Amino acid sequence: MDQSAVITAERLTRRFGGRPGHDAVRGIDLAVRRGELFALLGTNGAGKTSALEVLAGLAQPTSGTVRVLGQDPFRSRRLVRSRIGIMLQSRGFAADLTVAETVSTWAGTLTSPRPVDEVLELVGLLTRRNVRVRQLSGGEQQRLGLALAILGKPEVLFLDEPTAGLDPAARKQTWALISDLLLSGTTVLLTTHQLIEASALADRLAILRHGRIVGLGTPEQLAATRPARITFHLPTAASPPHHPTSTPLPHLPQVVATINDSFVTLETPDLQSTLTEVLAWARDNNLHLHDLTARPASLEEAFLAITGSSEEVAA
Ligand SMILES: Nc1ncnc2c1ncn2[C@@H]1O[C@H](COP(=O)(O)OP(=O)(O)OP(=O)(O)O)[C@@H](O)[C@H]1O
Repeated sequence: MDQSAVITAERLTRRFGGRPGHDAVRGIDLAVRRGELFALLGTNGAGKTSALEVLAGLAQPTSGTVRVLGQDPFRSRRLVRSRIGIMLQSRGFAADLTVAETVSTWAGTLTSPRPVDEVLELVGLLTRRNVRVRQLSGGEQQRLGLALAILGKPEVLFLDEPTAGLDPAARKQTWALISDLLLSGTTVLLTTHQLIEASALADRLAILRHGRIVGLGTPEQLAATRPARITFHLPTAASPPHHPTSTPLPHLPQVVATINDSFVTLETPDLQSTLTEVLAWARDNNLHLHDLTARPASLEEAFLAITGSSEEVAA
């Protein structure tokens, strides 16, 4: 087990009871380092929430080991509770309390909470402090859940879909708050099915599919598992290889070339060297390549290829 990691899981499984039963988490290994944001990314039903609940110590694993800050977060909950914050999708607030009452009630259970109005300001709910919880919108309840999670200034924060249901401005505000918490040294494990969120926030991420990790790395490392792409319009003086007339495309090893009318797409594992070859070919043949583009693969392309699925993906 990685001793420097703040959250670790080894061969973690979670099986829901009943017959025939369901294996929601099927043997996860991961190690989240201090101060990083680690995202569990996956489509609906991939096992993200089931895994997060076990990692945060809210549920017991069926088998395998979890450690948070060196402790078993389920059996030794007392030892880690004051050092972690948890935001779940299902909230269960008392509907008749106001926003401020909800926060101060929760603050009463913590050793050194932030001041109520400070935390409400951080999540953008200060102007709603005297509104009853039942009158809050879904997005506002979501932000109240985040307020409670960060109230005790936790070292480790577990966030289950923290921006689900938020409008774009509230989502940006939440991202900025999470980035500030990271800067102050907080370790964050969050679940998301939004690729844009994973790209924007995650230092590293695990792609989950059917309860297993099928991809692990930085967003850039995962994107780099797919070929980069160069596109351009073939100049009239140029032609596909073996064409009897004019200037053939250069021979490019490991490159998959597709030509549609005059539009060329080159898929390459090495963007820089292929682009260098293409530009040298154009220069040597005095060709002007129209609409030339060159870009690495995106996280979305990698995600779709790795999971083999386009269902429920928000780009
Ligand atoms: N209490 C439960 N009893 C039985 N099966 C469950 C239970 N909770 C979750 N599951 C099943 O476990 C699988 C994983 O669910 P989970 O909620 O962890 O997925 P998720 O990746 O978080 O999905 P979403 O993005 O929709 O929240 C699903 O097939 C789900 O139906």
